[in-house]
Amino acid sequence: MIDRFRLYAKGGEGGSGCSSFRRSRHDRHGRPDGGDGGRGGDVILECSATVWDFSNLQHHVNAKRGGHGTSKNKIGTRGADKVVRVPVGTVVHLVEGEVPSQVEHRSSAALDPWEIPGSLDVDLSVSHQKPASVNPSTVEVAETVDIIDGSSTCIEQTVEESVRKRQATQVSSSVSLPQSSPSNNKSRILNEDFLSYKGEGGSDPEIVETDDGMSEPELEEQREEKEQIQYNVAELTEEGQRIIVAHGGEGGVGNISSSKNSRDHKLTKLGAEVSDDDQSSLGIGSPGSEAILVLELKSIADVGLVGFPNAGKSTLLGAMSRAKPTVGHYAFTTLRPNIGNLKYDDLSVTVADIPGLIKGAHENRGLGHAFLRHIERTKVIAYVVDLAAALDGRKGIPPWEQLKDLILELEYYREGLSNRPSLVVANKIDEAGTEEVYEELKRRVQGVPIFPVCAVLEEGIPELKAGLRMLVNSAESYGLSLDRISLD
Ligand SMILES: Nc1nc2c(ncn2[C@@H]2O[C@H](COP(=O)(O)OP(=O)(O)OP(=O)(O)O)[C@@H](O)[C@H]2O)c(=O)[nH]1
Repeated sequence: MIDRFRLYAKGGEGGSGCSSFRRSRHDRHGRPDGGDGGRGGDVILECSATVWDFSNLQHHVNAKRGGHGTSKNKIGTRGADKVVRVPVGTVVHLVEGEVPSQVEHRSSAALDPWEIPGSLDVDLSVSHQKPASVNPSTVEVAETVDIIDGSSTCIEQTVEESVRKRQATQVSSSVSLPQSSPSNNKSRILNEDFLSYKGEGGSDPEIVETDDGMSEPELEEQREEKEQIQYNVAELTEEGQRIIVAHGGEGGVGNISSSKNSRDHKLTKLGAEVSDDDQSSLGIGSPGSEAILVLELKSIADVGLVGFPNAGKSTLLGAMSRAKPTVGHYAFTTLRPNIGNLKYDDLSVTVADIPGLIKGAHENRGLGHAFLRHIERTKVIAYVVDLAAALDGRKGIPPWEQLKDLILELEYYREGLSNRPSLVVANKIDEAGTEEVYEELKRRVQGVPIFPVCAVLEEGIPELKAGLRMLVNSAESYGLSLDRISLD
């Protein structure tokens, strides 16, 4: 599971404007008829419930450049947007570039063709309308789409026709399939020099193997410590939500538009050539914006089930909700968080069963940080302990020590992480000898409610659900702290 990802995004360059003259028998000098270049595509992040993590993303994403303007007043096509689908709960941190902006959702009926980027109004200072949503059923993990509100659009129309008729634009579809990135588990770093990558048409840059034995996530973290990152600039929490992370450049101005300027108009009317300088400044499309982002995935759940592997968290989630998580008698059966819904008469509470924590997780052991990040976004912590872990010569540790270690891991990772409403679930009460362990647990751990349950037989579940509801509603607040746990 990849839950942290570095993304380099580059908007498409604007197409060049055209310089051309239409001559006739009656007009030897000719009239300017070169169309404007099309606007470059945007790089868009789209929130999708069908995407689980960042493993299908490419590190470098380029939107397409706009088409060049041509003679007979034809405007260049708008560059295709690059839509990158990310999971629900993606948080965006900005390393370099502009803060992302929201894509406006508008129906095609409400869309005025005159507002289409790169169309007739060549006022470059005006910010153009953003495209609305694509039909999600037609796209995969990443795609290129020419979009105008749900359909793909290439606009190629003559200026004069448009002025006369003001009719709908000619639309043509082009949705291309995603390119999945190859997975590479080797220790490696991606070439940091984004500049050297510019203009290489979206192919991944040179991959440099490291010989210092560090894993890629470790290198990422080390690099991020040196950078000045703007944290949490955007959050994608709802299916279909879209943000633009890199904007396409504006198309260059063709000489039909530039001739509207009185100075140029006079010059062109007289048949004089526009100077080379003017031509280049008017004709060339502007480059798209660039951004370097760190995407981070955090679960969004009311309650997080926190416990060592095999404590019975997945079984418990299945007993409380309709979720069907994988259950196994070996550690790390759960490799990604399962989310379950607890239904009450007037309320619904989401519960995340988060991959098993082990000692040393704060140093990234086991599932380490991947696990700890998910905890950050839960309101309530339910510590799940195995009452039978140390019984009958088993190698586990007693539940009060499990609790101490769990709190320490959370606190080592981020101070204050365990400071939130909590309760303890004492699981496996059905096993012989656990009654005594439960009594001792109550004696040793103070200040939090403890619920004895048997997850496999679904015993004690209604009481636990009532307890969770109380905490989520903030009617009562209990917290588990080290000083309330008595150890030998
Ligand atoms: N006797 C008994 N066994 C249980 C109970 N709850 C779970 N188990 C067993 O404990 C083992 C681990 O259960 P899981 O639900 O996969 O544990 P987990 O905490 O989700 O484990 P990870 O996925 O590794 O984090 C399985 O063999 C379950 O059948 C219980 O109430 N009583």
